[in-house]
Amino acid sequence: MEKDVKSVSRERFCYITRVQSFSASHRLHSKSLSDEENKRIFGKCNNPNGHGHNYKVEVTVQGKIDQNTGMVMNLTDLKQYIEEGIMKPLDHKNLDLDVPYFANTISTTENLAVYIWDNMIKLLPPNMLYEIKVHETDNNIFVYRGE
Ligand SMILES: Nc1nc2c(c(=O)[nH]1)N=C([C@H](O)[C@H](O)COP(=O)(O)OP(=O)(O)OP(=O)(O)O)CN2
Ligand SMILES: [Zn+2]
Repeated sequence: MEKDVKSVSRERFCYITRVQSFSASHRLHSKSLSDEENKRIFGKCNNPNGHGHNYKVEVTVQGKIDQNTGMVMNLTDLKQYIEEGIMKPLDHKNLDLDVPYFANTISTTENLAVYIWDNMIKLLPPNMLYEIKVHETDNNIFVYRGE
């Protein structure tokens, strides 16, 4: 008798994404460059008083769908990880003055995506973090996958 395909269920691999917005200010400035070089390279973003963004972060995790829960990960848990790894350290902060990581790292969105990845990888179960995507503006989107 032919095997009932339905009864032989294989484990499915799935990607789930949680989106979280936060507001922060920053200034693009390198301590290893002169004021003139900073102004030339970063333009208006080098304004000494800084500027703000309403960042939007997409955290994507990966994994097999658990046969008992039907979930890759409970989004309630992912929400808590995001609260700990993103909202607490970054929301309503000045990245350069309030976040030690950016004391000597230029607060570009590339570096922000790396910072968020490094925070989330410590909180999530092993091998589940797939991608961090950061929207700095409607037009500027940055993706980091741990490379
Ligand atoms: N490679 C990068 N370039 C720039 C970054 C960055 O993080 N990585 N960041 C900035 C500034 O932070 C700036 O605030 C954003 O630049 P810009 O595109 O000029 O933003 P606007 O305010 O003009 O808004 P748009 O919607 O993008 O026009 C600059 N470069
Ligand atoms: Zn900016």
